[in-house]
Amino acid sequence: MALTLLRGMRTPILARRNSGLFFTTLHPPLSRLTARAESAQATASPKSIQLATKEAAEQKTQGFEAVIGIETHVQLSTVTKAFCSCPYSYGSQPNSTVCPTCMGHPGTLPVLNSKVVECAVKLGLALNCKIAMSSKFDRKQYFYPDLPKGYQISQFDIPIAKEGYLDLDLPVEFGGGHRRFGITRVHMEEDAGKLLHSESGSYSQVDLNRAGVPLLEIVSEPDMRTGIEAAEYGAEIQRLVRYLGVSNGNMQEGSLRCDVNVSVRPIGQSNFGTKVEIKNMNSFSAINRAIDYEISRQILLHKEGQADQIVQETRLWDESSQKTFTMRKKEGLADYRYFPEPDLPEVVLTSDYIDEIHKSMPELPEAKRRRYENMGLSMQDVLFLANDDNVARFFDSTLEHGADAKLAANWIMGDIAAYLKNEKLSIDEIKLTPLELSELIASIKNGTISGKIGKEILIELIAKGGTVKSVIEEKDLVQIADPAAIEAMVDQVLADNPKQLEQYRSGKTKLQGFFAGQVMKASKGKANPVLLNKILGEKLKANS
Ligand SMILES: Nc1ncnc2c1ncn2[C@@H]1O[C@H](COP(=O)(O)OP(=O)(O)OP(=O)(O)O)[C@@H](O)[C@H]1O
Ligand SMILES: [Mg+2]
Ligand SMILES: [Mg+2]
Repeated sequence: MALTLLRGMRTPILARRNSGLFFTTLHPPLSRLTARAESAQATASPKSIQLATKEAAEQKTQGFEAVIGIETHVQLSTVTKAFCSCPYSYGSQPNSTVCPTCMGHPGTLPVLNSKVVECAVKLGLALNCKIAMSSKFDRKQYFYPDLPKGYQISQFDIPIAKEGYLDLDLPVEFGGGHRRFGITRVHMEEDAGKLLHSESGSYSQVDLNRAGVPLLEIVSEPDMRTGIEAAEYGAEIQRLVRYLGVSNGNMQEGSLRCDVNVSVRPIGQSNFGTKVEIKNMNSFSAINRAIDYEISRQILLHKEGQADQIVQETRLWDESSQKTFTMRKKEGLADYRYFPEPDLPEVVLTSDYIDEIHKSMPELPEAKRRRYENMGLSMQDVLFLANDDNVARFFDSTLEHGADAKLAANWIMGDIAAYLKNEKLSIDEIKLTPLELSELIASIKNGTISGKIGKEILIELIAKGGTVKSVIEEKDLVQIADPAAIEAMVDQVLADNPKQLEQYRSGKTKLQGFFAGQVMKASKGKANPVLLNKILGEKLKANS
């Protein structure tokens, strides 16, 4: 079920329709706003905009510097909503998980879900913030059909966490390096519903399932200077919420939404320029591209003497045109008319409560990266392994079973990662266990099997499970390390290939590789390669 608001009607219909969607007329659909903005832009300065896209990279360095701050909304994966007992799951039938409280009916009262506080404290601690022993909720007023109460319950002047920082390592391909970005605050709030706009633009529909779903908003300091830094900041927040288990961090489903604020200033100027807020990016790469576009758009306006056209506004990123467009002028603080939420008491915490949460937290990405780095792994390996907590757990567990760190990393990043990518699986969905990976590594190291056979066994274990030992026995894969057996095979191959032997004798010594290959083939890949090459070398010498 979802609400539908019909175009031309003065007030929204409050009754539910069969479709479940409520109808709205209050605002033109965003798609039409975008279209309108697009045509305005097009007539304003078409050449400039085109130029901005093409020359984004060059423009960036021409005497200007970008300043970027990010507001990240993290949708919490609690069982019930923030202030009522409705469940929420992405993709449910419209308006099927709603109640009078989250639909904002008069006379209903919110009751705070304690899990939301727990998640907020977890994330606040993970972001190195000061946790407020006492914080409160406020009402943030604005009128939009997806906000049934006409205000959002949020936190204004006393957020649950503030003054933290986030550490990350930039990927090697982007120049590498460690970065620390300031975190201004983390506060609790509720999500709004969703508007679905008709193709024709004549009506919009409202789905209130998402209304009242708990969010944490993380506000960063304006510490980033490039699109890459901003995208990596977003990726690190995603990693954190997944490690902590507070959210699935899925950007496509909107569980993680980054609004980026961008301004530019001439290098050397200490004051910030006017910021523009950009929304609607559903991947980290889109964040990077949207910022690059916006930086070049703003620099171009500066260069054309039109800096006054950069106004505090919200712009939407449009993936198809790879541009940003005006969505609305930004509300100022006064427009929100914040005031304390009278229906919710203060959130008062004890230090025991905070300590308990602290103790329950897993090792976080930054600590993991430093630990892996200290094992002597390259930054590329470190970033790969710590990127996904399931992968990191698998790696750690393999090491606990005695495997060498570099060898385990190579297997996980090489053959295992390739298999996962191919089959679109995650590491916790395969049958291979960390114990068996460590056994496999040990079996290669002690010469029971060759590396080549190891790869075959690995695939078998990933797909079907079982143990290294059982696969070796079942398929008779034990490496042939008996010199007499290898010698016999070498003799046979030399006898079977008289022409090549003749060529070898007359100087084509590269043919040693050919003979080695033939022996390996005859042994079904089981001959110990070191021994094989040694014996073959000796035989060839004796034969020439
Ligand atoms: N001049 C600037 N250039 C770029 N970023 C800025 C600038 N000034 C502030 N910022 C960043 O903009 C963001 C502002 O977020 P904040 O939530 O405080 O306000 P808002 O966007 O006005 O509010 P709302 O939550 O209603 O969107 C912060 O991340 C901050 O670091
Ligand atoms: Mg904002
Ligand atoms: Mg904000």
